[in-house]
Amino acid sequence: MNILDQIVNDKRKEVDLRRSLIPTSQLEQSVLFERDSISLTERLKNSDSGIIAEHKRRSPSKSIINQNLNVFDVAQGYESAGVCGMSVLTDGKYFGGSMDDLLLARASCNLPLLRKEFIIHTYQILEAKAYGADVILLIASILSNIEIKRFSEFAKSLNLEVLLEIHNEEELHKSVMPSLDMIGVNNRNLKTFEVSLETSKRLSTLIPDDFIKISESGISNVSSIKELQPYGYQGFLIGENFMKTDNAGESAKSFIKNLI
Ligand SMILES: O=C(O)c1ccccc1NCC(=O)[C@H](O)[C@H](O)COP(=O)(O)O
Repeated sequence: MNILDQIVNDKRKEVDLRRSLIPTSQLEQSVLFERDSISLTERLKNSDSGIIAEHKRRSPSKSIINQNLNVFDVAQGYESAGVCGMSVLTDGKYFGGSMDDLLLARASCNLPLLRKEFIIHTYQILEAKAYGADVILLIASILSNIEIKRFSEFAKSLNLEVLLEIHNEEELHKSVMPSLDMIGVNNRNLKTFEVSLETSKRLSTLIPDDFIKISESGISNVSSIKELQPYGYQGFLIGENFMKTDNAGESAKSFIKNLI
């Protein structure tokens, strides 16, 4: 069993447990359920940098990245750095994240927030809305075409934007549909952890122009972004490169200064 299969197996158990503890009616009563979403696609269209900065404590590929930063400061730092949006990993077992991280990020900034999660059930989309997210991630490799359609349409009905993540042509072809807003190419093979920007370059021409293109993972310098921009990428998801420093916000700020 590869790591992705393991994560999804655990996620199914976790979601069953969460559903048995907190009913959907309770999620729908959250004050955040009524707030207007902030559009990440609009911010990306109007940005010179396109940076989406991630809060990431640890990961299966790198183990511990940084356990010392607090999400409140990181979100404020990213906002004053001028990023377009923030990605918050909410998985606990493999990434050390939580729904509280999302809530704290929401309380501390006005950035569009992406709930970075392995979504396998509509319940997690309701949670995303109730805890202040603006965008959800759907990972094509763990979902069927029917699930992608159902989940993305459900997210749109809650005014959430949808980022679909792909790794290859097959995943792209099974997933393209009007209920998506952004298509992200993950440069990290989630089964082997190999990282290559060539994945973004190779898939760029196959992604229809109706979607904002985002390149995800393994971006650690400005020259990588300069290399990817001519391929039509308007968004760049960066985690470890900022989070491995003592001050993720300052690190994002100097990165963006060098980029624009
Ligand atoms: O990062 C991992 O090791 C990982 C392993 C298995 C599934 C997902 C994983 N990462 C999620 C992400 O997509 C990244 O956190 C995100 O793109 C940022 O990547 P990076 O800039 O390389 O930290």
